Amino acid sequence: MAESSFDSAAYGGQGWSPRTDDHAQEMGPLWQGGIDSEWRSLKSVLVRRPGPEIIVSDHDAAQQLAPLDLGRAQAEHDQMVAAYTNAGVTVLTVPDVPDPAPNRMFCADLFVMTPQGAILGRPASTVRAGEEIAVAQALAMANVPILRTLTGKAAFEGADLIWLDTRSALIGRGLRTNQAAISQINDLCLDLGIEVTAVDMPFGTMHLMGMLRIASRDLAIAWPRRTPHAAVTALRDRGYDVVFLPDEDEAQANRAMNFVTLSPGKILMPAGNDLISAWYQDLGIEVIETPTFELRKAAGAVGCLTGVVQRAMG
Ligand SMILES: NC(=O)NCCC[C@H](N)C(=O)O
Repeated sequence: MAESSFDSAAYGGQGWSPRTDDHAQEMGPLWQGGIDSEWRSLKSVLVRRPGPEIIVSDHDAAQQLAPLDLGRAQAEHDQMVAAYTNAGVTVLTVPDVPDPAPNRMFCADLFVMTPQGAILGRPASTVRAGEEIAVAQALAMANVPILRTLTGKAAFEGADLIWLDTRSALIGRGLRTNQAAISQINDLCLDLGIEVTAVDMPFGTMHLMGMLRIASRDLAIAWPRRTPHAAVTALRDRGYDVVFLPDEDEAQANRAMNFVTLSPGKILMPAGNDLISAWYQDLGIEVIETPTFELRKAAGAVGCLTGVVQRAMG
């Protein structure tokens, strides 16, 4: 007679070992990645070095502000990556694809992290459609869970979501992120116990990242008259000091706000913003600068080029 399998572990016998940890507890032991702030110590980022795809026949149609020089753009990107490495940050790379789109180096737009995994972007323009696929591959290769990919006509770019504290985030509704995406992200965040406040952004702006950055637990940098009122209120309610840029011309020209916070009160920012760099330092912020003079012709700088994958969590 065949031996009974009834008491074997495979069929729930005594040797069966049930999985009892929840997904949040498995972040670290099993899965990697996660953020719950914009300012805690940066551990890993995702980038993509620009390649020949940035050289296009019609720069405006490719959502660039001016034609780029490939060698200079690559050299600047290499310097940014070196700055992260020098700061002890692990740098992950988006894999090659057969026919790359011109803006794929702007990794911040292609996903956003939650404490328990990524929300994949669904870029709003045809020019960037599908860039998120190689990012999904990179995240999977790095053992980062993808909690949500967006469906239907949802449009979402990661630079429109900003963490306020461990349980709440702001999301900007505008050109790049629509209500369908906000509803889907909100459903996920309800499950995660995260409150999402949606704020409307002015016509003619790109991302929430472009008007609001967070440098430490209690310091936010905002663009005068461009930052949604509800965003400033939400920050102040949580104890942030919200300070407004002293010089919009310099910030506009050299993307002074397009920084990434490396650790509380320490940022990596685009070079060439002497006035605002000094102002940041007067605010007690430690500043590391990296050149993005060529890269900014593609309408982005350090913050846009950097997909934040992991920070220390609160
Ligand atoms: N987060 C950002 O500000 N990203 C910059 C993206 C620039 C790119 N040329 C675009 O239009 O999507």
